[in-house]
Amino acid sequence: MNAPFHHRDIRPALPDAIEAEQALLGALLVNADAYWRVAGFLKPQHFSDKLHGKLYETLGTLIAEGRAATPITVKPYLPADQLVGELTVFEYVVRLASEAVTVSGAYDYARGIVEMWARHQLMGVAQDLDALARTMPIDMTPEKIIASVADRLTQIAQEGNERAASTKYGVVLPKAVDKAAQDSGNAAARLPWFLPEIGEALGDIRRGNLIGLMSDSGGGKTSFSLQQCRFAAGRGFKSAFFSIEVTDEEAALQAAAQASRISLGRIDNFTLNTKEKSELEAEMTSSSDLPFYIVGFGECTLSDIRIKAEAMVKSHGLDLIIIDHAKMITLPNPKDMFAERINALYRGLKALAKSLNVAIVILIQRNDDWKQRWRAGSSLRPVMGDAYGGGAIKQSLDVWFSLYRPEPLYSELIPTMPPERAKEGEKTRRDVMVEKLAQCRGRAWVINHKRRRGEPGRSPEIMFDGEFTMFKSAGEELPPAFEGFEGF
Ligand SMILES: Nc1ncnc2c1ncn2[C@@H]1O[C@H](COP(=O)(O)OP(=O)(O)OP(=O)(O)O)[C@@H](O)[C@H]1O
Repeated sequence: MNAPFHHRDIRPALPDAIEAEQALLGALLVNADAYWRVAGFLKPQHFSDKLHGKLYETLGTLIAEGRAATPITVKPYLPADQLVGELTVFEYVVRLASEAVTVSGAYDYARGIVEMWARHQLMGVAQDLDALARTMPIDMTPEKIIASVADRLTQIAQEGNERAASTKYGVVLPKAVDKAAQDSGNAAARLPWFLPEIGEALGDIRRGNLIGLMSDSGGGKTSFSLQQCRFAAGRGFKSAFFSIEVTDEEAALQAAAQASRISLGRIDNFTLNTKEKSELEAEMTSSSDLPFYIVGFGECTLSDIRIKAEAMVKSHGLDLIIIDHAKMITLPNPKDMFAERINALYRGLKALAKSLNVAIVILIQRNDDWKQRWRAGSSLRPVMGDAYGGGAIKQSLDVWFSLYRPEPLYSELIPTMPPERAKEGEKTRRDVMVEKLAQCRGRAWVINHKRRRGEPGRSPEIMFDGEFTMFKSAGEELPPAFEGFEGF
């Protein structure tokens, strides 16, 4: 006689991608660059093993901060009392690193992990669908079940899909329209620039964006940034100026000079008349509750910046951070080539802006290559290759513009020009330069190198007032001999 039939769960064990997870983590521990191949689509929740997901998240944070990601650096963040088989978690991580076979397979391992995650999700949907179809609740209809399952299937298909173009247009469009409508009605979604000309050329400042602002040394980056922070804070946006170059007190005095239109030189020497003193006092009163923070750093790393920014976001929230300036940040990964270290810095800043949902403006010093170009007959105008770190930084920047003030450049060049005898009826090169210097006094241009949305190439003119070290809209104060931007 046959044995009585027992109802048993005869389903095979679920497939998993544990080996791919181990191999990927090993690859990241050996070569941090592998992270950037996968970070765009692989998320910690895709790992079937929770510990693996946590390890991936921790390694990702270290790498995004430009720190080394090795078993030693990751150890302080591992659970000390957990075991994996007979190994401590630390011993397990050491083994993952030592058994890493190849780093070139990181992308394929990551795709395998996401695929396995998607299969598990599909099984979950299938079970739910089966249950719903069998015992359909009274408020459900088959159409409603189909619609809800279709939504979940679309989500699974989109998750982990790194190519935006493969999201179905018809699916993404309603969401995009909704979001745009919400954002347009929500004044808090975007931050304005302090001058309308800048907004027209660059668009508003968006959270999660990394914006590069380049100028020559002394070109006005610090002045511009303080004005922007003070302006945004005045409209309720929480703004922070991370100053690595000037002290917090110097920055505060400069911002006060701009806001109350008092000569910065007179504030510095404290030779203020009664009216100026009372204006300064008024600024002290009106600024006491402004959400404008000045953070003075000594030499610092990307990691210092991340820690400070995260703490500020947690304690009172932040909308805008301006960092003065890129060259002052110690580059990550000392063993790598300069170009890679620069890339790691800008990528880390971009990751920080995105993860904190804060707009970050990084100030970038322009190198002196323009001098050679000028000797060869070119204009003094900045180009992307003049950036500290070169034009390749463009990849990590959402918006990139230069503040171009030719005045100090002409002032620097004129005394270096060799004497020349003018031909009959012609001006010497020096005479031409002196004329141009006179014409560009107090003038500045915002040169748009990159704008993710919109046309690059617009270069509105603004003014720089050296007395208060502040920028303002170009009004009627143009000199009569104005010849247009191309002349400079
Ligand atoms: N305390 C000050 N007193 C007088 N003028 C100042 C003061 N600080 C800055 N300036 C002037 O304002 C102009 C713009 O300086 P700012 O510091 O904003 O430029 P920057 O681009 O940040 O320069 P750097 O890259 O060297 O820091 C310069 O001509 C500078 O000489």
